[in-house]
Amino acid sequence: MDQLTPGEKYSPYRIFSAERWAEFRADTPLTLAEDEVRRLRSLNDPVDLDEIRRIYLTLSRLLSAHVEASQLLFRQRRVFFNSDNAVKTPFIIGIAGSVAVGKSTTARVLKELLQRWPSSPKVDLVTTDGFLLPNEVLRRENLMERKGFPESYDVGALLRFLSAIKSGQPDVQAPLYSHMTYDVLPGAYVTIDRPDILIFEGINVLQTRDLPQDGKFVPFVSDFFDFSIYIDADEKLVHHWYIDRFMRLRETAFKNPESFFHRYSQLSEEAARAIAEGLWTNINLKNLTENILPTRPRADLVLRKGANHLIEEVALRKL
Ligand SMILES: Nc1ncnc2c1ncn2[C@@H]1O[C@H](COP(=O)(O)OP(=O)(O)O)[C@@H](O)[C@H]1O
Ligand SMILES: CC(C)(COP(=O)(O)O)[C@@H](O)C(=O)NCCC(=O)O
Repeated sequence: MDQLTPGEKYSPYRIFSAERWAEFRADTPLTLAEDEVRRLRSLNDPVDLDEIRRIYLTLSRLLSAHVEASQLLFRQRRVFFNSDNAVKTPFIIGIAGSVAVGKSTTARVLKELLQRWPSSPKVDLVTTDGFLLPNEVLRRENLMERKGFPESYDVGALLRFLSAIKSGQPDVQAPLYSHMTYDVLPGAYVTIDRPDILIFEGINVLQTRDLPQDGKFVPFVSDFFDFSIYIDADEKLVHHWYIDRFMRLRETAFKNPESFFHRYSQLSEEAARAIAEGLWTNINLKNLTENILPTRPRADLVLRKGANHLIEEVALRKL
């Protein structure tokens, strides 16, 4: 039995060092088969395989235990209520955290790992940027400098989407965003058809809003989650990752004349860096401090990253 520190005893979280977390290998196949390694590599994500073995396999095992428990509960309720035609609904995992902390990368890796479990062969992934208001609306409302802030999303559409998924509806559409045009794609959707797991990823997924004055019930996005993860890192590290990604995109995606940020690929490195610093400080850091970090205590699990995106600590909410 581990000793709990006095602070931890009454905290809602159990805290694990990465080393301790990695030890939870038990009897399940916590190894990667060759074709899985190939699939993970084909994602072209920079997460190294040792880190996947060390942290993400244990996490996928824990999540799969939650999925199996919820499926068992569903079956027992069906027997209890004698309702053969009850529909199974997807298990929804929310992933929150700052811009550039690594949400999309983690979501893609988890999708690959989770779909190998027999209880969840079908895992889908949706990002909340598709629910941003179109640039045309953001410009009209003077919100272009507030992209990613709570008021820049169509929260109604977001809640309708999750509500449809959680009620077991087939073929639910989610709108898509393009980082190339820096705008939502008009008329473009991804169709989500009753997956076993839906991973729903975005900076705003653990946010709450004041309830409207008229007393009508309005759910929070996280009311639809079965499990939520917050990816955390020191602000200085995330700043570095944001600038790094921007400068890399300048050498690649921004070179495309169709790219919204094409003009930045034409600037000197110094001038482009200054633009990135401005976007970080005036938009993303502000949003992190005011709207994202305050949602961290609502997560079921916090992954705390250090340099090079390596997970240093895992905090798991006590049941
Ligand atoms: N585990 C990781 N190891 C190494 N680099 C990573 C890892 N996760 C993310 N990155 C890099 O950090 C940057 C931000 O990651 P991304 O997943 O795009 O963040 P977000 O979706 O939170 O904006 C990208 O350049 C990405 O390649
Ligand atoms: C699109 C984003 C708001 C992230 O959205 P998310 O998928 O987390 O809902 C963000 O990547 C972004 O573009 N922020 C605006 C400032 C900037 O260009 O970095």
